[in-house]
Amino acid sequence: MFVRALSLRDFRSWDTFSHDLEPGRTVFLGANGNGKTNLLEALGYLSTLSSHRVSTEAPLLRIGSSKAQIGAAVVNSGRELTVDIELNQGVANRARINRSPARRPREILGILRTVLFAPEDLALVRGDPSERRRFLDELLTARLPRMAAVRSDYERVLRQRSALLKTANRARADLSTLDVWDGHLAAHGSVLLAERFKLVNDLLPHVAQSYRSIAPESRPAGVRYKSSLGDSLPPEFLDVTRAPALDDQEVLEAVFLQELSNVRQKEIDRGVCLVGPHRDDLELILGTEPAKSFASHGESWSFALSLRLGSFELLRSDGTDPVLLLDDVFAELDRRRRTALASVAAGAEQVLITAAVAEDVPPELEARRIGIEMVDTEQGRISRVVPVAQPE
Ligand SMILES: Nc1ncnc2c1ncn2[C@@H]1O[C@H](COP(=O)(O)OP(=O)(O)OP(=O)(O)O)[C@@H](O)[C@H]1O
Repeated sequence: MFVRALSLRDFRSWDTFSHDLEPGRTVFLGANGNGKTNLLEALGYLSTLSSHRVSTEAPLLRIGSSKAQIGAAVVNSGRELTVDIELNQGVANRARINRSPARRPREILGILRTVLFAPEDLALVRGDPSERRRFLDELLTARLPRMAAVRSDYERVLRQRSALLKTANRARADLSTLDVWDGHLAAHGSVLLAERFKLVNDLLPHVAQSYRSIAPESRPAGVRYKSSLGDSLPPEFLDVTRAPALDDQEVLEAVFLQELSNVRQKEIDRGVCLVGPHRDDLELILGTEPAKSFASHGESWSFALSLRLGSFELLRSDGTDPVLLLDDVFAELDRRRRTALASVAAGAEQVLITAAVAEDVPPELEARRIGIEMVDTEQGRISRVVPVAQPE
């Protein structure tokens, strides 16, 4: 797929941006802090409904604005769809597909699929489990947009059940409703769990292969889903090569319910929900050791890159190239990792790259350029497009 046009209004440093884009490679070129990443962040937002840099939406609205707009025309297998979203301060966001209002913003998920490489990716390896859960869930939703509703239902039940647990150890607390919430949590959570197990199973060969090509001298890389259901899980779920079975969700739901009853008193004592997909992790393994504590800086970068390259290959194997967004990554990589990334990027349907100077982009990714600059105006500092020399 590719983005044929992108338009923004009051998004980050852009008061307006409207530009046609083409398949193949495009580089947004401009000095540091001029607004290049903001363009990729806007596309990332359209494809995941979240930002790779901030967890709240307020910073996405241009300073002084009460709403921001992102719109794109996306071409997938010859068919064009327009998608746009309005981010509002204080009121619900609104999305449209082909100019018709969507009932919920999440209905736009899946229309634009992206894989974004950014300097922040090191946190996938070094950061908290929440980084890796987010990675998994975004990839899952790109492949199966209906999972957005499952995630949202699970999070709603989790919030309500957690609120109940916080009051549960008070004298005379009414715990009769806890069983009902356990049922809801296990029902939604087991759907998410079964899909995450399946995703990790599908992703494993792509990550292992990507890591081999980036760091052939290193130990083999693997990924494994680490569930908070722990020892209660049937042993076959610990086998990373096992093909998912049709009744996985039912099995997981039963185990989930059992585990909730096992930890009930602990949960009441601590006032938090101790088991479920919100406590899980994606284990990254190098050789036989966890990458988080054993990988060197270079190996951690290679692993982070392999997770993204593996995601790209997995989405591609589903039938459509996602749009590759490369945010300032080449300066961070050594020659071998640059070459590995460049060779995948060179064959992708559309690659959008940011760079401060053209020399940062490997020659094999020679690309048309869009110049970006920051100017002082009466409305503050804003980004704008400027003419720039094209490669010969
Ligand atoms: N909500 C906002 N309103 C107005 N300006 C903003 C907002 N958020 C960020 N900015 C401005 O956007 C600029 C940063 O943009 P961006 O991160 O896209 O830069 P960049 O060109 O990618 O830089 P680098 O090359 O250093 O990564 C900064 O000047 C910042 O002040």
